Amino acid sequence: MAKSDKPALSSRKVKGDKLKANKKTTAKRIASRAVPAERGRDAAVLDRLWDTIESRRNADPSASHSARLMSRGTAKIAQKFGEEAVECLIEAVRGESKAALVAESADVLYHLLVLWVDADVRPDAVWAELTRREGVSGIAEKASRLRALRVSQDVETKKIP
Ligand SMILES: N=c1c2ncn([C@@H]3O[C@H](COP(=O)(O)OP(=O)(O)OP(=O)(O)O)[C@@H](O)[C@H]3O)c2ncn1[C@@H]1O[C@H](COP(=O)(O)O)[C@@H](O)[C@H]1O
Repeated sequence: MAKSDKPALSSRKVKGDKLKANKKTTAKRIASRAVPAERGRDAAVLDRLWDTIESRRNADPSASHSARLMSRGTAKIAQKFGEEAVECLIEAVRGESKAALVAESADVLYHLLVLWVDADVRPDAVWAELTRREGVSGIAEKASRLRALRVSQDVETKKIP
């Protein structure tokens, strides 16, 4: 850079200060988005539970409930998940006991994880999908799907002779 092209010292200092300020703001933004330690621990329970269930794939069905479920096949696993989901929704509609709803919710999650292990779905894939959806309103997402459907139907209509 020719001497004359160099920004004046004061201008470079301002730019440097701005950069520092931006870095600070970015760091603050990232820190504010970071998962609090408490929440991180709770979410990690699901990762650990998936690993445990996965480790039971070929275990003795008389010693492991997960092994027993998986030995009975995908249809049975799906059926158990459905039953637990219904029990959970019954507790929610009844609305009498938060503790009962919490217990039923844990049953649903356990059975959902058995279903994932059986289907070779890793929790990371689901977490990534949830992360991808973060900040996208369900209303806006549905509206964009409907718009896309209408466009594709128009295209098909034009193709009809
Ligand atoms: N979170 C759970 C969990 N939640 C529910 N359950 C079991 O799920 C079963 C549901 O009972 P049901 O009578 O509805 O089902 P069922 O016995 O299959 O009855 P049928 O429909 O076959 O007649 C109970 O036996 C519960 O104990 C669980 N079993 C295991 N886990 C976790 O999985 C880990 C591994 O468990 P094992 O695979 O048993 O070693 C454990 O350390 C836990 O962390």
